Amino acid sequence: MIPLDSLRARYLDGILAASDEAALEDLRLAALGKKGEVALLMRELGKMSPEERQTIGKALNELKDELDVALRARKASLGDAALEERLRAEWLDVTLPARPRRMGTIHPVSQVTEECTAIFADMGFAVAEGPQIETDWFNFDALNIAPEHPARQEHDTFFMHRAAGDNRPPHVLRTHTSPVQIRAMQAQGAPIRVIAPGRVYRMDMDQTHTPMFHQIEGLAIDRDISMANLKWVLEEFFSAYFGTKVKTRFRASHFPFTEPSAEVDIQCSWVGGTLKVGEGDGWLEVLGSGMVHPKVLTAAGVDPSQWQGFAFGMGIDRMAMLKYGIPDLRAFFESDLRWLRHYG
Ligand SMILES: Cc1ccc(OCc2nc(C(=O)N[C@H]3CCS(=O)(=O)C3)cs2)cc1
Repeated sequence: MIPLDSLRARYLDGILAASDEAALEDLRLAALGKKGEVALLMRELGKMSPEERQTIGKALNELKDELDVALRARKASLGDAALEERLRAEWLDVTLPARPRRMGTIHPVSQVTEECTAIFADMGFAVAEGPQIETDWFNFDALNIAPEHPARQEHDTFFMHRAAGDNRPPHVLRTHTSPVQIRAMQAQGAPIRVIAPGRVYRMDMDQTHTPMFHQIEGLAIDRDISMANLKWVLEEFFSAYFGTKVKTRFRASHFPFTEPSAEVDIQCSWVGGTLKVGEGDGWLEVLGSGMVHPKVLTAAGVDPSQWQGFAFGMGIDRMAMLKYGIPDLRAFFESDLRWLRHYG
C-alpha cells in the first residue's frame, strides 16, 4: 500500500506549483480522474479485510476531499490571475463609447474685450498692458488724485501691507487701468493712441459691483485733439458695439485726471424690461471721459504745452450686461457652467 502521505504531499505540491489551469486540470485527472491514482487505490479496497477497508477507505475519501478543495482554491487563484493579466493587457477597451467632450465657450468678458479691442483697433488704437499690482504713485499720484482723496482709503482700495522695516513704496491692486496709460506715455511719448483693457480691483460688492471687475480705458494724445474728436470716437464705438446708430449725450462732470470732464450717456429705451439702444427718449450712463489734465501729462513725461488729448473709461462687465441682458454681475465670476454655457 503506497503510504498516502507521500501521494498527498506530491499532489498538494503539484497543485501549488501548477502555473495555469491546463496543468491544474491534468493534475486533477491524474489524482481524481477515473484512471487517477486515488480511483485505482479505491479499487484495491475490495481485496482488503473489513477493518482495513474502513480505515483506508476513510483516509482515501479524506484525501480526495482535501485534493478537491486544494484544486478548486488553486483554480480560483489562477482564474483571478488570468483575469488580472487580461485586464492589464487589455487596458484600452476600444469598445467603450467615447467620453463626452463638450465644446467650451468664451466668457462674455473675454468676448466683449475682444470685440471692443477690435473696434478701437479699426480707429487706430493699439492695446497697452501693465501690472495689476501697482505703486500708489502710478495708481493715484500720476493721475492727479490728491493724497487725502477718498479713493485712496482702504474702504475702496486693496493695499499690500508691508512688513515693518520694508520701505518699498506702498503697492495696491490697481483700481483702474489708467496707470497702464501713464506707463505707455512714459515709454513711447506723444502722439499716442492706446486702449488699456484689464482687471481692476475695488472694495465693493453688490448686484452691480464685484471686488474684481474689468475696465477698458482709452487715451488719444496729439497736437490738436478736442472733445469733438472724443464724441466722434465714442459714437463710432457704441454704434459698432451695439450694431445700430447710437447717439451720445455729454454731461459735465469732474474727475481729478481730466479737465473738462464728462459723463457720457447713450440713447436708449426700456421696451418691456429689455434695453433697446439707439432709440427712444431714455439715456443710460455708460462711461466717464474728458481732456487729460495737464498735470497728468506732465507726470507721464509729456509736455502739455505741446500735446493734448482725451481719455475715457468704461466697465467691460457692464457693457456685457447691457448687450446680453445679464442682470447680476456676481454671476460672471461664479464659474457656474450652466451660466457660462447660456451666455458663452
Ligand atoms: C493717463 C490717463 C488720463 C485720464 C484717464 O481717464 C480715464 C477716465 N475714466 C473715467 C471714468 O469715469 N472711469 C470709470 C467709468 C466706469 S469705471 O470702470 O468704474 C471707471 C473718466 S476719464 C485715464 C488715463
